Amino acid sequence: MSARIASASDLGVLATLRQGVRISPQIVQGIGWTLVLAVLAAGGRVVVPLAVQATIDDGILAPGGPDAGRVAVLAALAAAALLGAGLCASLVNIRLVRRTEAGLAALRVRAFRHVHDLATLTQNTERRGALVSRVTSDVDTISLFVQWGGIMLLVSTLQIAVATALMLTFSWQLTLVVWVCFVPLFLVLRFGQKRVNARYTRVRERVGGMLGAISEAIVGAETVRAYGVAARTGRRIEHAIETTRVAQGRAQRLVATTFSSGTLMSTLALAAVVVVGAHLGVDGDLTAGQVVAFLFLVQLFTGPVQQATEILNELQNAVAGWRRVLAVVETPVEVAQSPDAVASPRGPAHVALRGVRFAYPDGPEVLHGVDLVLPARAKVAVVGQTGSGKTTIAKLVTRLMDPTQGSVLLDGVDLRDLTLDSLRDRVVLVPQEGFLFDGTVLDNAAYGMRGPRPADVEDRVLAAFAALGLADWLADLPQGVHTSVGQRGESLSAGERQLVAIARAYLAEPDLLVLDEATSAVDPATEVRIARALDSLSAGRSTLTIAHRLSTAEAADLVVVVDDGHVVEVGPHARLAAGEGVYARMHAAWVAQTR
Ligand SMILES: Nc1ncnc2c1ncn2[C@@H]1O[C@H](COP(=O)(O)OP(=O)(O)OP(=O)(O)O)[C@@H](O)[C@H]1O
Repeated sequence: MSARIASASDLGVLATLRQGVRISPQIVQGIGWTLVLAVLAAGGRVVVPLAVQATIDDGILAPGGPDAGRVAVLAALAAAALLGAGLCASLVNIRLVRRTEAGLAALRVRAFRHVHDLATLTQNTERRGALVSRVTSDVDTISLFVQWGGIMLLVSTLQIAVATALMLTFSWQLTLVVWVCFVPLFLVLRFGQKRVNARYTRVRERVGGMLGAISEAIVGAETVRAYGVAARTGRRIEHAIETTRVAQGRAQRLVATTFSSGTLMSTLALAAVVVVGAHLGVDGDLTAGQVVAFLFLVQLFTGPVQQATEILNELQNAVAGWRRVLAVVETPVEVAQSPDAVASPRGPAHVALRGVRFAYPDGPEVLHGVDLVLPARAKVAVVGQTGSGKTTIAKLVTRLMDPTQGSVLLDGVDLRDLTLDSLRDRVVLVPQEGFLFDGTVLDNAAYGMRGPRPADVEDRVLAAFAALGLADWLADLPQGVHTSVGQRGESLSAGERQLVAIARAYLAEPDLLVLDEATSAVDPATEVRIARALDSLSAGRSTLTIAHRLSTAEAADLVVVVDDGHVVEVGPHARLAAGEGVYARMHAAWVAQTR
């Protein structure tokens, strides 16, 4: 049974950050020094108010008249401190960017690998484009926050702490005034978080949906054009783009409201400090220098508090993205290797299905207790009506998924007890449409070879085509084995793609071949080539073919008839065809149609 990829992990904000850092530890590597630099950056800035206070009280308003020398020294000191602070801030920035990029690159790789490890059925619970967005744009939101928001959060928090400490040394009353002015903002931030987060989660979902819709329309462009449904497809994409825009707008509006309340509170705090400060000054509690310095400190305090709302914006966006990436990484790998798995030794493959039942996720049972034996080196053809369960059997035999009940045995051992590597070495599935990657015929055929590419790869690929009786076809290609196949192999015809897929399977040297016979019609010459190549490919191996043509069943050693999730007949073609069962009827109908 497959797991569904959750839309997002349900961790809280802090737990998400913790989990994110656990998965990408590079982000916090060397954070100790970064923190020291951040402290220096924040510390350097607060030197200015102190210098201002000293300049006014001990320089300009010095008891013996203005002291120009002292003013100059203090100004130079402030300038040096500011320079140092700027330097430290940029070092913090560089370190964070470097670490973040390393951490997030590792996260992308990990998420991507995990997508590959997930069972096909699990992957299918999400549209391809949306899955891609989790490895690309969702990770980008994290990067934006950690690089910019991360530094701001570090420097700003320290700045707020240092500014508060210094304000306290000047006047606890004025400090209290400043904090009281900001209490409402803190409350807004505290309680607004959840709502902002919910809106950003929606944004990330919409972005995933939009990318899914766009990539589907691009991949299916030919079908769209062929059926003249460009307008309808266009409307669907416009709708996806529009809902993304609306979601973005809603999130931004909420953040903007919080943001403006920050500006309001800052102005309020400044005004209150002037009024109360003037009052305290008149009473002789504060010197003129202290009041002015205090105003500088208020600026140092309010700057980061205002920025905190922007940081919150980035943070929530990042957390929403992070949750979606984490949801992928945390989706359990269903077809996983058991810790006690053993390697399956090479040799003639003997397969048995014992009481196999299977239901697709959220669907009814489609195989109802299948018992079947595929003898070693036999050519077995599985036939049956469309939807009877043939492909499902093939997917279970290749362990693309596991039975809901019962077991599939290879040489007497349950597939779940075998190492995946040894299973993939021995069992190869040739799907109806072999996927070709953008590259040459050589690249695509060599894809079947396990392990690193050998030095004599070209000779081996050529030998494979020759053994399959395809040397003449290969020689006729414009650049032979170096001919480029184009994206998805679209520079080749469907039949030619099959030839390359057969060569790929040949080079994989499996003990058991599972062939999903192609249904698409090809020209007679290619058809003959494919049939010949398949014969050579299956020679000496156990072969399980999902036969869509009864001619394949005629040539098999054993025919398995599947009907509505049950194996109803098993035997050689001649015996079954001579009987009165399902196969005999199918065969008679086919003969009447084709001969
Ligand atoms: N990914 C899936 N999710 C849900 N149900 C599925 C899925 N794949 C197949 N099924 C259902 O399982 C049943 C068996 O399908 P299967 O593909 O094994 O049939 P088949 O005999 O190979 O058909 P065909 O000859 O058309 O390829 C069908 O009822 C089908 O609707």
